[in-house]
Amino acid sequence: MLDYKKLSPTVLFIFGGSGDLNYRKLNPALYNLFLDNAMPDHFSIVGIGRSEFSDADYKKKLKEGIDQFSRIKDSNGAWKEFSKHLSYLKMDATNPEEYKRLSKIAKEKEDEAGDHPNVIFYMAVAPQLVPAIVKNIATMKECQERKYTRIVVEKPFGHDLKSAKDMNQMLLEHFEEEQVYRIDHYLGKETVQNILALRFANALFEPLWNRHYIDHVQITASETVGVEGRGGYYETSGALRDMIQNHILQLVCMIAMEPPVSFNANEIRNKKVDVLNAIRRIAKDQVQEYAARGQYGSGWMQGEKVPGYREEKGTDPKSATETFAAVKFYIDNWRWEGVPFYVRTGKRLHEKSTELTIQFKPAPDFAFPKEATETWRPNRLSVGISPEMDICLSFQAKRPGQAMVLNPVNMIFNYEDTYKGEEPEAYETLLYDVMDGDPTLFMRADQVEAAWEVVMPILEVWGKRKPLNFPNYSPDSWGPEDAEALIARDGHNWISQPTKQKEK
Ligand SMILES: NC(=O)C1=CN([C@@H]2O[C@H](COP(=O)(O)OP(=O)(O)OC[C@H]3O[C@@H](n4cnc5c(N)ncnc54)[C@H](OP(=O)(O)O)[C@@H]3O)[C@@H](O)[C@H]2O)C=CC1
Ligand SMILES: O=C1O[C@H](COP(=O)(O)O)[C@@H](O)[C@H](O)[C@H]1O
Repeated sequence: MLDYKKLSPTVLFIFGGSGDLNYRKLNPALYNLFLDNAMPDHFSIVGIGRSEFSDADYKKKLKEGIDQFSRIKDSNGAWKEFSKHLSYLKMDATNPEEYKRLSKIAKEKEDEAGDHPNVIFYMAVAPQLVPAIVKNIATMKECQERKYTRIVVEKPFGHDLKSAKDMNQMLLEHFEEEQVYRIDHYLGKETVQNILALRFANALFEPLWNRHYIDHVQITASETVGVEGRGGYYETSGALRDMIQNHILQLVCMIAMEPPVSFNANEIRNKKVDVLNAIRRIAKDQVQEYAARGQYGSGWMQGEKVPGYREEKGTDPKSATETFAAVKFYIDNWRWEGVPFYVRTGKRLHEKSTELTIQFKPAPDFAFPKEATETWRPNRLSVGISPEMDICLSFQAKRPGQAMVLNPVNMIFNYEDTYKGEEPEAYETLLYDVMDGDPTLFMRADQVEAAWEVVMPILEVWGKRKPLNFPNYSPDSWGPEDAEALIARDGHNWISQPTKQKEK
């Protein structure tokens, strides 16, 4: 059982209650919180959508989602208890008239929940609907009078810097920044939060955590899946917007930020914004050198024939959308000057793995005979974010025997062995934090905008210069040649799980 404190009564409205995100992630997360005794004593969850559902049918549908996607399956009839708190409201969220009804329901639910319940509106809908919903919610009397109202906004948070600014302005016209929770689900992952503990709860790493000892940093977020029926969304996005602008830049912040003076939400977010502001803006004529893009063609994925991106449902047969992106970033501050951060992400790659690696500078050779050091020299710290959840320190050791022969070995901390698989899913952590009113793991307006500023030059150049060589990588590969060239030019290569295994 995880150690949660008791929360205040809560009424949660999920716009998009009939959608995929609620089915696969939100409802299972809330259910798991319930099983872990972390939900408030009094709570109501109202799913909203245009589809027709009776409450009973809605619960039946969500139960199927639990059976498929929940971390913990139904135990001792807990679903029956949990589902007493669920209901469904059919409404067109773009129609202002409907909000009178919503307001009435909100009032009833609040009265049922008791004194000062938190009232949370979760936007699990397409981003174009968010402004209309937020404006309408803001007209509801309950929201105007109460400081306990919170708005949760899903990604994508804007399409570019301008639209993100517009979205922030719109939200902040109606609500205070403290009431807005912008989700980046990577920040809810245990392994991501643990980067702060690794760096700042141990004195061991800090003296080495800088340009004097670190050669470079790598982040890989590779996926084996294609766009999985999300072609319509993905055509407006691409790998840079979908993964690098948000999740991967947040990982860069976690690795690169200065020690916070406290774990206050704004202090941590300030330190992260400092990193984003210090990332060197890539000049437009250098984009070719600093960034590589790719798109998967058709081919074979672990023995199965798979379509190319341009043949996926909802995509353009001549699409220029990248399904792979790699970028080299520099952070121009005292700690990181001259240390490249290589990041890459893509779909239909050889392996599902999100991992980051701190590659330390090599030790001088002179202490050992030449033949002893001719093996691969790891000298690195890797953090497995998912699905491998581990921290691995790879270093040289002496192979037993008469001769001084060195070989690489690993020291591994593995979550499964240590915590026996108890870790909450990212959405459990994030939903709990929204109910608790803790914004630490959420994106502040300026964070989102600073991250857009970092990627804008690449987006602008890629938007103008259409790639002539797409599709340019096969399924089950590690992406396009250009990505290999990007890192090889600096004398390095990408570190991936298979490379690690070979090196063992
Ligand atoms: N699915 C996922 O894994 C992830 C999704 N997201 C984000 O979450 C959001 C939702 O995604 P997802 O659940 O996949 O999308 P879906 O298309 O599955 O769901 C959209 C939801 O919006 C509702 N909706 C649409 N128009 C209206 C309207 N006018 N009034 C009321 N409800 C409406 C739909 O209801 P109905 O069909 O009943 O009309 C449905 O419940 C998106 O922003 C997406 O980018 C983010 C990360 C992961
Ligand atoms: O936000 C997104 O993330 C997923 C990958 O998340 P992970 O937790 O499985 O690493 C990605 O598939 C999706 O395209 C993107 O929108």
